[in-house]
Amino acid sequence: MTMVFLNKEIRDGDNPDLTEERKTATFDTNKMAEVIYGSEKLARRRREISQAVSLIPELADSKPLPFLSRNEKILESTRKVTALNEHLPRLINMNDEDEAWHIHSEVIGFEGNPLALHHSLFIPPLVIQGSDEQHEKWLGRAKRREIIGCYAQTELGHGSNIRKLETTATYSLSTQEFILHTPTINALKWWPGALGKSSNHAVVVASLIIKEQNYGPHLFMVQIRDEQSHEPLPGIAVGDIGPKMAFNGADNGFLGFNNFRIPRGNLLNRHCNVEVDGTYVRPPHDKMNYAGMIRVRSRMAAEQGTFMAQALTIAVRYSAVRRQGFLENKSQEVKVLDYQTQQHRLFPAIARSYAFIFCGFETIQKYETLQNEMNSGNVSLMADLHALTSGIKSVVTYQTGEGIEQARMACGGHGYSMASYISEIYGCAIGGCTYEGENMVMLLQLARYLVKSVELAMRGKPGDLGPMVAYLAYPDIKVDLVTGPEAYVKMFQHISKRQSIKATEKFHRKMESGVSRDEAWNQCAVELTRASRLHTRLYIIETFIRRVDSIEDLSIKMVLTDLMNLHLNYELLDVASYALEDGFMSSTQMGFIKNQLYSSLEKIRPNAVSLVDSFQFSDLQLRSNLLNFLFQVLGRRDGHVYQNLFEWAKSSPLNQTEVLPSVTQYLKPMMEKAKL
Ligand SMILES: CCCCCCCC/C=C\CCCCCC(=O)SCCNC(=O)CCNC(=O)[C@H](O)C(C)(C)COP(=O)(O)OP(=O)(O)OC[C@H]1O[C@@H](n2cnc3c(N)ncnc32)[C@H](O)[C@@H]1OP(=O)(O)O
Ligand SMILES: Cc1cc2nc3c(=O)[nH]c(=O)nc-3n(C[C@H](O)[C@H](O)[C@H](O)COP(=O)(O)OP(=O)(O)OC[C@H]3O[C@@H](n4cnc5c(N)ncnc54)[C@H](O)[C@@H]3O)c2cc1C
Repeated sequence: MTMVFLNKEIRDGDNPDLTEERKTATFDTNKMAEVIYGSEKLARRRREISQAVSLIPELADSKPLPFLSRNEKILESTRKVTALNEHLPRLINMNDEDEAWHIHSEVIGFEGNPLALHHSLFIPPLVIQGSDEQHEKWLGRAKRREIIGCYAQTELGHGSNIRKLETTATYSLSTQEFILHTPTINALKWWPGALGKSSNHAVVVASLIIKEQNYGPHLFMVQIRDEQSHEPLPGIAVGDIGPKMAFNGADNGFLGFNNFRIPRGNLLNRHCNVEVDGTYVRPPHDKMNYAGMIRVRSRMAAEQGTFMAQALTIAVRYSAVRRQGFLENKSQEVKVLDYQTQQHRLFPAIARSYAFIFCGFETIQKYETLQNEMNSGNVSLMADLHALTSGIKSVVTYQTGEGIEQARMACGGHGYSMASYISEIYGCAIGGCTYEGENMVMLLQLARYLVKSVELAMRGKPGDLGPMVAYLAYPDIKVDLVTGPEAYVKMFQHISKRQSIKATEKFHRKMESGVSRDEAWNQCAVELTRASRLHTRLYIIETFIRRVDSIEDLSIKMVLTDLMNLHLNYELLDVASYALEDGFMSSTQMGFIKNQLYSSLEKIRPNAVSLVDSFQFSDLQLRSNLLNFLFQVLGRRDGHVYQNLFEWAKSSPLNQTEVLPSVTQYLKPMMEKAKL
């Protein structure tokens, strides 16, 4: 029987320790899900989709994924994604990217699949950079999945420095074609997801050469495999790059061209063009060809927030059923969730998950505004959003990695088992520190923007600063943290401003001492990245406060205020040394922050399980229980961890036979030999 109590679904037969947690929570998890996902409709749609998926047996994993070989993983992920595509039009709104993302994460999990990049990295650049005529030619085919594509930019020798990509696309005046060529091994495309074995088309980024002049990286639509035989076309070398830390259900690949010809019309030319006579038509912004990357980065905060939320759901539920050691009552061991250290490990990460998701919705909206403006020829918002998303991408991926790793350790030994599913989530999430721009490189992009902004403020032109950096010109007025969130923001603004100014001044001093600009930049790079992180963390705090301010439901507002206060104190404590250094923060204030932090942990404790339940991840999504087949088991909603861990171990292929060949072939002879 299921009893609904503030929508917390207390189910008969659930582990009583979890039931107790759900009963003591002070808010309605469905209402919280509405805040997390943006509306009642969006949250409800997620539940409906999860429910519908759970009723379709062919969408379930046919075997436990960690027990599969690489080939089996790719076969399984391809089986599931093609089966899913058959059901999709019935299950989701096909124009809704969030619904598509959600259903893929239910069915595929974190292992990746050969169509993941088709939708997220092949179609979007075609939409953004392709002309109407090019949309006519390829977009329909791509959307109907008549063709499968990927995004091939990174090379063996270059990823971060796009300007130095070596793959060339040389315009031939005589044939009006581009000749794609890979001049060296280093110039092989390397890493693109789904390139290795699955795609038959690729958006290829290559340096455009016209009459021996290099116009920099441009995007080209390239067919790489025959549509019938799926064999590589003549002049193309393509394959898989081998197993990775995660994403092993996907085929990241390499690609080389041997003077491979494509028509002039294959340069994606919505914003730039090469005329028949070789005349180059410039785009409205120098970095227009990078616009697709801003799009992907703008989605990463929400994405990474949900990755961390999944690991935390597993760890918090497990911590509520795991009993070990004693506190006051010596007759019963305590839930490990009652230890302050466990709370300190997990609760600030829950707060960051919420913060990243809220911040993510804002950045996605900002990107949509940019996209609309770009469509009408206005590129003035690009620089701001590039700077913002560069910082956010770097901070959230790093902190998500930290949070997931804490979740793993919080599960003790069982966290280390693949039965927890946390290692798979971790492998996938920390890929984000590297893909879409290596974190340090992207922090330095934001630093360029901050330095310029400080220079404007120094030149007495604070009016020229955009709203995101206006605080760089604010006067320093001491704050009383007791007055609430605004005071925390002001304290953080002071810290961030001071670091940006210090880094800029150091950079200027280096140049004044005769060091070249690039060398001076490098000598200040650590300080510059610190400024970027502080600026970004400030921005995330502000979005959290904005979101909580906008909530009307009192019970939700109260618990989110607790979570926000935890976030404010945790973040400020982490960077307090910057404010102690110049006396802006006193040691009394430091003590206040710590006490507030500990009291926030206590306030959140009764709501911890419901705060993670509110993400409403299904057991399928957490790979915690699939139909009648038992897979990863630690985050199960019903909390029955131990018997399922035992089932999991029994299903290990190693246990399908009592005596393994490793014993008969090697250990037995060794032991026999030792007896002689
Ligand atoms: C639950 C479900 C489970 C499934 C989970 C699946 C999750 C997803 C999985 C996998 C997805 C993986 C996708 C990965 C895809 C990729 O990685 S594609 C490759 C991405 N590559 C990069 O990001 C490369 C990074 N490098 C760059 O972007 C550029 O090289 C650079 C920006 C670092 C430098 O470019 P450069 O041309 O050299 O410019 P600079 O000289 O440094 O700067 C000049 C000015 O240009 C401005 N600028 C740079 N970029 C932009 C831009 N995008 N927009 C606007 N402006 C830009 C820069 O600010 C400078 O301005 P100022 O001169 O005014 O300072
Ligand atoms: C899971 C995954 C999926 C991917 N998918 C795709 C895809 O679909 N398509 C695609 O084209 N690519 C893809 N990539 C490639 C990815 O975009 C690149 O690996 C990434 O941009 C980093 O570039 P790099 O490998 O050249 O790193 P490098 O730049 O070689 O980084 C190595 C080190 O050098 C440092 N460094 C480099 N330049 C600077 C600098 N200017 N200042 C300071 N430090 C610097 C970095 O901080 C880092 O510590 C994927 C990568 C991964 C891991």
